[in-house]
Amino acid sequence: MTHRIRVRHNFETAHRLPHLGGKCHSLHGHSWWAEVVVEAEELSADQTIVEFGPFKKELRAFIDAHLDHGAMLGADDPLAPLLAAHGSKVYLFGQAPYVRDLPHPTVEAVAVLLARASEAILDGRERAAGARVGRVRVTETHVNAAEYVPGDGRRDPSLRRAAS
Ligand SMILES: Nc1nc2c(c(=O)[nH]1)N=C([C@H](O)[C@H](O)COP(=O)(O)OP(=O)(O)OP(=O)(O)O)CN2
Repeated sequence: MTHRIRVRHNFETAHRLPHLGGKCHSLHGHSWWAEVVVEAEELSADQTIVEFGPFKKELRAFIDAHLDHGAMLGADDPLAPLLAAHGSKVYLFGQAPYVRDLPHPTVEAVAVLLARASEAILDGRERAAGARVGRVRVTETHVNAAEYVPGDGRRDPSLRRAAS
């Protein structure tokens, strides 16, 4: 049997995808939604997978600190230093800790980012044995979304506690 909990958060963030061409080349914003599912085969002694409050607080803190009202760009994007020099928050895909291997801020890559950040948050909390991120869904528009189901690579120690 598998138990699951689900938490959501939203963020207002720009991105652009010059490598795809077309209109995604232009810097544009979305009202993103992230939904993180945490699952475990057995509940902990307090009958939870992980307590909602502290888990959500840390997830929201990560999203608000790094993504909300900022821009997600590729590390080689010439707009990145310009925006940063003018006080914009910039999260660099291809460079920031959870996304060094993901050079472009597609909705799929954002789902991986939030799965890895959630996994690190989970690692630092009281939780049921074997509790893990089961799925992350990221919505960038009413009609575009990506889902990521982490595989065995999720426990890569180099990705742990990179949130702070
Ligand atoms: N697989 C992916 N494809 C695209 C992504 C992505 O992240 N992953 N991103 C984009 C653009 O960022 C764009 O914001 C969305 O493009 P698109 O759906 O083509 O544009 P609209 O939202 O305007 O589409 P509607 O016609 O209004 O549905 C492109 N592709």
